[in-house]
Amino acid sequence: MLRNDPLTQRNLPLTSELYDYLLTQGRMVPDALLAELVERTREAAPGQAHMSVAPEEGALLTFLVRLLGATRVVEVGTFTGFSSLCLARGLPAGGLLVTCDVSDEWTRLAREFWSRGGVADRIELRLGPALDTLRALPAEPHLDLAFIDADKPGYVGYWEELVPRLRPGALLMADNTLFSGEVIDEYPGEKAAAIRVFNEHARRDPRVELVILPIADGLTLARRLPSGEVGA
Ligand SMILES: C[S@@+](CC[C@H](N)C(=O)[O-])C[C@H]1O[C@@H](n2cnc3c(N)ncnc32)[C@H](O)[C@@H]1O
Repeated sequence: MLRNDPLTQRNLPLTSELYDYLLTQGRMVPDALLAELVERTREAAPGQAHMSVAPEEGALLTFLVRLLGATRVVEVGTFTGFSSLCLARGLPAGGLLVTCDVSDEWTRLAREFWSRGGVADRIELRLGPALDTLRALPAEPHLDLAFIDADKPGYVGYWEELVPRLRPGALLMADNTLFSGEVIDEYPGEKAAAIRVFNEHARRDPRVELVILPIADGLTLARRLPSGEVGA
């Protein structure tokens, strides 16, 4: 196994200049609306603004929704709407994103920006504990894509509700799965410990194949396997 092999390991430190280059050349610089949402989030929730997904992650979400031709999408963790705006932008007319959160205050900002972004007609916000929202979804496989980005101890429960609802080939993503590197600490904090439990749960799930990308804070991508197909 090629672990800790200097010839295969690529740990590229992203200086701010290189990060700027990455966003520019990758066409991932937030447009005026997303940039304004970032500013308004900083004003409205100064201590929590870091919770929005990073620009490159938002761009990836839009890209993946389009790549899959997804029309049925679920998000767990709306906050002020950065990721939901990115997901909804990838949807065709008639597509639907169901996004859930417990905060009326934060999602009010999200609703304003969905309207201004012209995607309010394809987003349904469900306020309340995400587990209840997910359990109320149709039980059969119908989702093309799902994105988990909420309370970390809830991840395993969300995964368990979402995997059976994914159609074969659908994508399930989970954010913050490297948790600032704290996942490998000897004594991780509560959230990092919950992510560690989640990562192990996902790794052992034979219903999906998966990768973890070192983008932003770590992003897990899992593809629902058709029955009979075995994951790597
Ligand atoms: C990391 S933020 C989501 C960020 C969002 N994806 C974005 O890019 O702006 C996590 C969100 O999960 C919500 N949340 C926490 N516990 C929840 C629960 N049990 N059910 C639903 N939402 C929850 C919080 O209110 C918060 O808005």
